[in-house]
Amino acid sequence: MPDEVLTVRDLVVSLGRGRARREVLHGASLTVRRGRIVALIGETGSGKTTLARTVLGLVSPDSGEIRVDGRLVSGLSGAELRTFRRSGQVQYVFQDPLQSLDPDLSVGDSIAEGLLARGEGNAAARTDAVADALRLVGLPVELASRLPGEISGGQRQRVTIARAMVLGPELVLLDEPVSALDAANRVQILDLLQRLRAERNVGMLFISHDLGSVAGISDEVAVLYRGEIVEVGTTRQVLTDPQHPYTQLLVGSAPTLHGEGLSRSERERLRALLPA
Ligand SMILES: Nc1ncnc2c1ncn2[C@@H]1O[C@H](COP(=O)(O)OP(=O)(O)OP(=O)(O)O)[C@@H](O)[C@H]1O
Repeated sequence: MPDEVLTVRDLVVSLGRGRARREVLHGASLTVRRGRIVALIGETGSGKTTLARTVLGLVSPDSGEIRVDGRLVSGLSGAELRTFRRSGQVQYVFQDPLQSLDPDLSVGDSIAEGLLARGEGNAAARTDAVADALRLVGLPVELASRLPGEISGGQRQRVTIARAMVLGPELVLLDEPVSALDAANRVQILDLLQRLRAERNVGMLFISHDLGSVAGISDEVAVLYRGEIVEVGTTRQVLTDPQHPYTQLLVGSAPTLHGEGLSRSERERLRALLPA
């Protein structure tokens, strides 16, 4: 088993049609190792979600390579792509659980959906797997019969994590998973993710705007700026000694991490170093 569960190399992706089509990722590269959490940070529109969607095979890259567990997946299409997606090797957790949970499907059925699609086990085995998944994320098994609208926002996010984990993924892509939660739930979900990666040896790509969450959970940080990864390092390195002017601006503007944050003149100096 390779140590690298996700390798993205020189990824170029364009979105839109006709004259509106434009390049969003200009050669992005990053690596997630087994059992490690890599935070992907960057301003709005920098291409974070596009990178995650391309890893899932929802978007075809113009060029570059994506490998999951050493296997080249960026060229897959048709039946091969469907088999890869159904395998559950890579899972996606959204910011808003209501986006990904069918409001008319019970929590238990939502969690079992992927198992059913994979043709796994009989009904009793799936019920057991659902109960295990609920326990894994710290929810009572009785919640299986409820609808998503009948549980709290924090519980719903746990359900989407249970739904991802039940398939035994090697890589989980988390797109702003705690941004919609209050502070107490945010801390609990971050703790849960930490525990899962340790217990299950899952690699995670944690997309976030919030440097507080990033500091609390990730081992490494990759900084995406206008479609390019401009800095990669351990979380400590990137947050305490950022090298790229954009990262310096981002970290310096977070007062909780750096006392009062950057002065206005320092911010202007860094902005002037960034490409127009
Ligand atoms: N279907 C599309 N067609 C054309 N352009 C698109 C499409 N989807 C996204 N884009 C553009 O691609 C760029 C990257 O978008 P993306 O959603 O990946 O950014 P992001 O870093 O995830 O942003 P946010 O933090 O706001 O979620 C943005 O400029 C966006 O407007």
